[in-house]
Amino acid sequence: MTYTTVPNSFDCVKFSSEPVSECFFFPGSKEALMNMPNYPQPLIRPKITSFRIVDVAGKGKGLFSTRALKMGDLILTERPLLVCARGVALPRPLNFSDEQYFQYALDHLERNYEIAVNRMRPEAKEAFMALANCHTEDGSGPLVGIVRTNGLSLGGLRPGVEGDVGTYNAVCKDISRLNHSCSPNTVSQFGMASFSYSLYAVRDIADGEELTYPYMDVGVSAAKRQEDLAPYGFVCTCTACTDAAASDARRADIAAFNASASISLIEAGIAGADKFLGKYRVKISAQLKLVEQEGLESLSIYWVLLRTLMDVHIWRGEAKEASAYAARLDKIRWDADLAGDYKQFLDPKSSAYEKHKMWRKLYRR
Ligand SMILES: C[S@@+](CC[C@H](N)C(=O)[O-])C[C@H]1O[C@@H](n2cnc3c(N)ncnc32)[C@H](O)[C@@H]1O
Repeated sequence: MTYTTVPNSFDCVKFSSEPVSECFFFPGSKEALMNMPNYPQPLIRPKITSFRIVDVAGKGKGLFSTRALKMGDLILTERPLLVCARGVALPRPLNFSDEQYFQYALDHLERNYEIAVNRMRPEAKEAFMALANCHTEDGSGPLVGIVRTNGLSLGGLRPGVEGDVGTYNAVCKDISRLNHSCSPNTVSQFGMASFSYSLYAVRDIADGEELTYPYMDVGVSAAKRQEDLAPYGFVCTCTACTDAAASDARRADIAAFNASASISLIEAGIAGADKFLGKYRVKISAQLKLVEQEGLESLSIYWVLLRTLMDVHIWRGEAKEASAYAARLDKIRWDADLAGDYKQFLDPKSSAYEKHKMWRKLYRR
């Protein structure tokens, strides 16, 4: 295992005034990072501060917007204070019970985290130690408790290791202050090159509204969500949880449609008939309304529905309607896999429409 600072001292010559992350890495992660294309990049902060941290009744602290935000707005960028291995494989001492072994592993992790935390700059250490800890009664040491309460799952730093989606926990000064909602209005994206998170609004947010974040998959039932939230030591009281029966039915509908609402299905529809597509468009529009009603714009199904609707309108030769969906797709900046070049379709008079291989294709049948 390695302790390292990111960006390292060589990079810091370039970005000397920037915050750094202390890391407790598996072998190979540091090298993987150094070899990433474009690494290192500076941390680019938004020009305007759009949030403040305040006390929230029953939730500890939380983030609130200080101005009206639009879907896709960048709220903040942040390099984590700490990025650390979630767990380390340890040989089990003979005669240790499961409980003893678990405690032994937690203690071992605590000692490793201590080394990483002691490497932090004083202001970073102070911010880290001030974070919430809901693991004070389960054998976790104080640092493990802070990491387990505040860590965002981070993968992609162990090339060749199968299932590397959440090998690391990343603890942030501000993002880790976000409270959970099952209808979150923000999501974050991690950029390896700048080694930082960017937090985006996934829908319009009013001035003074609480900024919320999904701690786990929010597309599932209320019961499953409460189960997944148990380690955080609170019971969620968001609208989707308090009106669980109605919300569960809508989320189940969204999840079921997710499996079939693919662009390839639409393409299959084209071979069928205009009529099929017409009906399908109505169904997709209804699904989009459900997603918005449930506040699930953070899920990739939102993109699928918008993209499908844009395509259907292009295929029908309806540039004005297509451009309205292109404008919304253009704002989905929080998922690098989904972001695309929708700018060319923003103007309904753009020549990109006529150049599109499916433009008015339906009407030529
Ligand atoms: C990552 S921290 C969030 C920031 C935290 N509220 C603070 O004071 O720093 C996670 C902890 O915040 C609290 N929390 C987060 N979301 C909550 C919610 N929706 N309702 C009540 N408490 C919540 C829980 O105590 C949880 O363990």
